[in-house]
Amino acid sequence: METQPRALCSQLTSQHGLCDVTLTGAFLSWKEAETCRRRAAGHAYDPRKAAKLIGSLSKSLCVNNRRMLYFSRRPMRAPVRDRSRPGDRGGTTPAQTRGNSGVLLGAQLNVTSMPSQHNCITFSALLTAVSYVERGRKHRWQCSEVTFRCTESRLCLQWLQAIKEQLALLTTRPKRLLVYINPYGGKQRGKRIYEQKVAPIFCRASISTDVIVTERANHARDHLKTEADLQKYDGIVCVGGDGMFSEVMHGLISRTQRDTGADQNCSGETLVECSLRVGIIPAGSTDCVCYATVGSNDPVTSALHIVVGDSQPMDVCSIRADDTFLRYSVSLLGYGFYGDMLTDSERKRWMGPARYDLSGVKTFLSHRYYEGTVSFLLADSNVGTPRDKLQCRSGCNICQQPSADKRLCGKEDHALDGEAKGAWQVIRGKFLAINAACMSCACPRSPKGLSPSAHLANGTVDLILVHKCSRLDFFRHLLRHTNKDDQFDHPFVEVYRVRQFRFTPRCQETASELELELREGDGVGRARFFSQICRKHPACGCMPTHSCWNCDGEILPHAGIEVRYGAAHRDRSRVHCQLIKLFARGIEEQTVFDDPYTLCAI
Ligand SMILES: Nc1ncnc2c1ncn2[C@@H]1O[C@H](COP(=O)(O)OP(=O)(O)OP(=O)(O)O)[C@@H](O)[C@H]1O
Repeated sequence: METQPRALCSQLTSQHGLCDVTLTGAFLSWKEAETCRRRAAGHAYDPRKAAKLIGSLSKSLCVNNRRMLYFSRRPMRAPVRDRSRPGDRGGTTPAQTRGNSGVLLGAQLNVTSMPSQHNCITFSALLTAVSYVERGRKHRWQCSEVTFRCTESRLCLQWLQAIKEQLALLTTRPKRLLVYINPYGGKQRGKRIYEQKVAPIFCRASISTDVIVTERANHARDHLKTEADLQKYDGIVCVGGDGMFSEVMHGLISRTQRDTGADQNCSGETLVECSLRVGIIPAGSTDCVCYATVGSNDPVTSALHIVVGDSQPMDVCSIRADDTFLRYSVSLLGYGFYGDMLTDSERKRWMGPARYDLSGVKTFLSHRYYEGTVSFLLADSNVGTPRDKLQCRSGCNICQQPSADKRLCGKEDHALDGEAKGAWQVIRGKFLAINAACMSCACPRSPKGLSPSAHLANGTVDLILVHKCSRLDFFRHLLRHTNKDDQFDHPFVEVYRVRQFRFTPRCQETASELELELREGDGVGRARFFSQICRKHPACGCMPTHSCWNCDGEILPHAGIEVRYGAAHRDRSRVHCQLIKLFARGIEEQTVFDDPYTLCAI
């Protein structure tokens, strides 16, 4: 890392005494002043002096002093990477090697006063309150404050000015945000969460906001698509769950395409990357996108990731049916189990997040399976496999490969060639669930997610096929999402990392496909053909012929779909891998949190 020059360095008094305080970019570090430390160390290291001073009590004092020395020498906070700027992967400065440090949010001047003898007010001290970001446990961040006292007004103002100037230089930090709040998401606490936990942080960081509380479903999407003056903002924030994020994402992508003259409905169109980043303040029922990109569903943590200007690119896939554009997806596409569960849970929205438990049990007991054909195009081996132990973490090498776009372009050619040569793999069968995870889909209920090794931004999706099996086996599979066992390690589960896939439910297979199956097969094929006719007959009352798709928590009432990830557009130059960016940095490695000395600073 390029070492930044110190912007300001001086001695100030904190509640712990005199400190050497250094400002380097947006990084403030402070430690006990050298003179104080030497004095403390001198006492501790010279027992004879101590003995002289307190005579017969010297022995016990030495013990105490040694303890004092230990505390005074111990680094209170860690040398950690300053990652306040995306792309700058951090480093340490000598000033940070002992003492406290933190990425700044802002500073303000307070003046304390006390009445003099003549009953008039005199200034006793000038206080600079500095807000900074600290790491907490379990990927949480928190906002802390330290106050420095200074009786010299000139020095105090110098500090304030320097902090202001350094923060102004950070171009990646947002200054103006457009905020959408869904007051009905999750436990209907969106508005309160924003006002009590998020707005004060934005205020401390001098971020101005325009807030819109949505009045109906799709309000945010429509406003973004048509009315919002996006030039005014450095980012969009949505307060709500995955459904709310999906609304904002659709609005933003559609608007970006419209403004740049691209037609998202045309299958051969180049999609233009969105320039504005999106921040998610979790206030929904599952908050999977937030959890899988930040590592927690804590509103304060998300707000701080927005303030420090983090940036995490994300792939977006487009879903089409009969060559008509339907929706975008960034997290889960689930047919069968997850589709049925969502359909049922939507009828119980009044129950709040508990609806997922009830619908989950009901759907599990119904044990429905669906017949159809899945065809897919496998991804290159250099983007890993769904069974890798390596997980997508902050600064992930696979997502960051500089040639990713080129590789995807090349892959696209390959995909088209593959299509021409019939290199698609085809699996016909009866499925309890077909899940496509564009990211891990981790959430508090399933901390490792549907596909623990899925990547956020490498242009691929993990396709998980759960074939028909007994209820007990399916239960075992579901249970493994909540513990450390491998959920893919069952004979009835297949998993592939793919670039594109299609699903055709049995009832939509063309006459020629069914005929082919009849000709290929024997008695079994014949039986399937007749059972198909039987299922189409409404009076029969058998199991339904098709489910629907759960697309990022929204119902997609289509069964047969084609899903294209990243580079999968027909025009060979059209790659829309990493189409949107979030105010996030991916989940940070656990080691950062395990080290007690790196625990506190960002
Ligand atoms: N004012 C509103 N009134 C009714 N519905 C709204 C309003 N604003 C947004 N919505 C819709 O509410 C739906 C659900 O919202 P949201 O995703 O925030 O909560 P959730 O469904 O409880 O959480 P999750 O999606 O994480 O499970 C979204 O599809 C969104 O379109």
